[in-house]
Amino acid sequence: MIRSAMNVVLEGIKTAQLNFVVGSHVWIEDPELAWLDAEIIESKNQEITVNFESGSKTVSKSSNIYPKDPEFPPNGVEDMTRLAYLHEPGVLQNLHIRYTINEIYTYTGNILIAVNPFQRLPHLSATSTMAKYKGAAFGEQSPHPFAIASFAYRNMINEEKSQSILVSGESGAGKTESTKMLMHYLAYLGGRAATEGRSVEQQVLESNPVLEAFGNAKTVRNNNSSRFGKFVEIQFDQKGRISGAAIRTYLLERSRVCQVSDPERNYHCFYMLCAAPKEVQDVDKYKLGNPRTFHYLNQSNCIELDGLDDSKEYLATKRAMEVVGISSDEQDAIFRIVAAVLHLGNIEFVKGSEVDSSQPKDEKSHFHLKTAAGLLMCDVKSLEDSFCKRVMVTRGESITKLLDPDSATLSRDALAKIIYSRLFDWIVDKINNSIGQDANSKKLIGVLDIYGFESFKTNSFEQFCINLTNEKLQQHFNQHVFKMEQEEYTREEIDWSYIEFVDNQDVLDLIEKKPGGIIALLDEACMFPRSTHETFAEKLYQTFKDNKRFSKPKLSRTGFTINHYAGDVSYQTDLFLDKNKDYVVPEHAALLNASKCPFVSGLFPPLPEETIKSTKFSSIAAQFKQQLISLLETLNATEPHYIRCVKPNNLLKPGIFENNNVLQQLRCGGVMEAIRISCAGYPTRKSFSEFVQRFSILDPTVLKCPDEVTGCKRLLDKANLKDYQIGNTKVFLRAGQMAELDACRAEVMGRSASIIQRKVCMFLCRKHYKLLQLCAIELQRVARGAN
Ligand SMILES: Nc1ncnc2c1ncn2[C@@H]1O[C@H](COP(=O)(O)OP(=O)(O)OP(=O)(O)O)[C@@H](O)[C@H]1O
Repeated sequence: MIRSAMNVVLEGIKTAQLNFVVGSHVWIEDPELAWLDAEIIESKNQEITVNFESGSKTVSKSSNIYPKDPEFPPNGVEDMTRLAYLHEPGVLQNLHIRYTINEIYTYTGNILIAVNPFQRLPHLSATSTMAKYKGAAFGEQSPHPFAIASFAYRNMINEEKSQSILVSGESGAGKTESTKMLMHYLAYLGGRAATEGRSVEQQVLESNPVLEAFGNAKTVRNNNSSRFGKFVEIQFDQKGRISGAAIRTYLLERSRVCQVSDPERNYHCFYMLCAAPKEVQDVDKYKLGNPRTFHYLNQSNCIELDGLDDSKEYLATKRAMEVVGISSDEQDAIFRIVAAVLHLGNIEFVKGSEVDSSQPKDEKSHFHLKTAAGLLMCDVKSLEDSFCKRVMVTRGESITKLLDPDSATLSRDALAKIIYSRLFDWIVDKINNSIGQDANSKKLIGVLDIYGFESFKTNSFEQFCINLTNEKLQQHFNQHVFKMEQEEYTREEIDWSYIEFVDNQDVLDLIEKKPGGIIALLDEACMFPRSTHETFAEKLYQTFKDNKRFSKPKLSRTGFTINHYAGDVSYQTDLFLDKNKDYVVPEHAALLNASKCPFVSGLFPPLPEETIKSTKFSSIAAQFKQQLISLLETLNATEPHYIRCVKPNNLLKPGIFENNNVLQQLRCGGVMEAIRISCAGYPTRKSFSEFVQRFSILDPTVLKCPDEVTGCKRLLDKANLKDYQIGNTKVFLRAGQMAELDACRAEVMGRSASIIQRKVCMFLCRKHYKLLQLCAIELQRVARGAN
């Protein structure tokens, strides 16, 4: 377990606040429950004797004890920066208490912490709840993802700057659910009245079920786990209406298509299709049936999911596909390919008549081979050959090599995986094309829902890439919350006591430095035909023997451990080289390119001549690194907002809050450090000129001040504010002070508005009166018979 730098920081707070009086309550560290409440019964020379509720006693050093707030509000506080005693046990107690009363959202400054309720709480997503947050200032309503979305939307409109909302947390913590809420709310704020059936926002919303059908699966951690990362850019026009959107996806887990371990499932779409209702006749059309008869599904015993009706989901997915612009012909092709993948998985191979050759095992395998070829509309013999033979071109000569049954099976799986991943990419592209981008849009809100940090018993290449993503995002978070704050304070020369934080640049260097980082060494290994995972591991050990973030696990010959920001993770290198090679077997590409189905051949466009000849492989890790660079560039051009999702237990059940588990997630996500900084710092700032411009209404004479600093100070005094800071170019305010100033401004503006109204009213009445008077005089004149 890592101890964050927060603990060092907390020491300061603790000593300042400690008051170990006999009879008072404190928190004592406990290996099982993280922190336990105890009463002090004796305090002598830094040795404190305490009594637990259970009746047992213990003696502890004062440095291991935290004071407990005797006036802790019974329902906790909405913003942790308002905790009287800011320390880990206090934070944990607050989240726990709120969780028990179904208050799952809590702020720490501007960061929203969302604890997964594992049960539907309808009031949290109702339309009436959405209405409450519309136009409400941040902090006015209870913590909620809608408040974050509303804040981001308002910032976008007022500051004319793009925004992003980064949703993070471990698998099953609730990222996708929170993301969906954000998207619903943004559609509510920026949507048009529903006129036609396929508005941009509706398409954006309906893209969720489509992507989930093809990219989500049940895992041990989450029954509906997204096996890809997602960044949704929602574009807005000048009026703040949604005008376009783009979805970027990251690294779909391909291996799941062929390999599922108990009790997980393959991608939802396979089960949905097998359960398609009789009336649509797809099961017969695609020669499907019981999912247990398919190898790609029956490696796990888990076929059905509690509370999920695959048959209904099938129809719902098709409806959503319709909304996002996937035509019924395209839907047919998509499900035909999904069925073909299942049939491919059932082709087994046995030794053929020649040495080291292979052939389909039996009639059943031939049936599946023929069915798969029929569904993919390609030649059945060529399909068989693409599994059992390989054509090698050496020095201009082509030689046909026969493959043994094991290699043929691997080739079959490779085909299934590449077809599926191309299909997924096609779906994402299609959604993007049909929603359409607004080329004129200058403002967007991006929502990032990406896999959280992973550390399993066995970690492979996928975890390596996922954890690289999290290191990158952690650095972004660090930079934003910590570095930028502190750098700005230094630049502005304002009084600020520095806070230590764990900078992870060294981990990023270890992984992605060019040359010499792990990815560079992996790519190098992939380029040498004789490299194996052993030689790759050996190279890593030599290169990084003195690196503090790298070590060789004691019980492994080819593994390596990285000391990530969230803890140590050991990776097995066995499949690193294979998984890093983005290589489509030329026979597979040629076969599918020749398919009579334009949809299938479109997934495999002909490769340019030079690519076929070139032996240079394409590195998945390098591509992924590039995608991350571009993601980070986009994020850096936006104002970020953070939602940290927390999984309260691993049983995926409501009402259970496991202290240690939660604490670990809070530490990993930098939440503790963020609390400290929000509390201690000056989160609101405005340049002198902006400040004067915004608040000169409070005292217009400041516009005549010789310099802006004097003007700012005068305005701050006028509003009776203390404890602000004047930097070199900006005014720095404590949390909440801006709201006070805005309230004064609103009051003055309100008064001014009523004066203007009064004057205008008076002017209009007078005009009316004058007119009446003239008319009356004229009438009198006529009545008197004058000309
Ligand atoms: N706000 C919520 N209300 C009700 N249930 C929720 C909520 N958030 C999460 N859940 C439950 O927790 C499950 C997991 O949530 P979700 O799929 O959003 O996790 P995730 O963080 O996106 O996981 P992964 O990284 O595996 O995709 C959901 O399927 C749902 O059952």
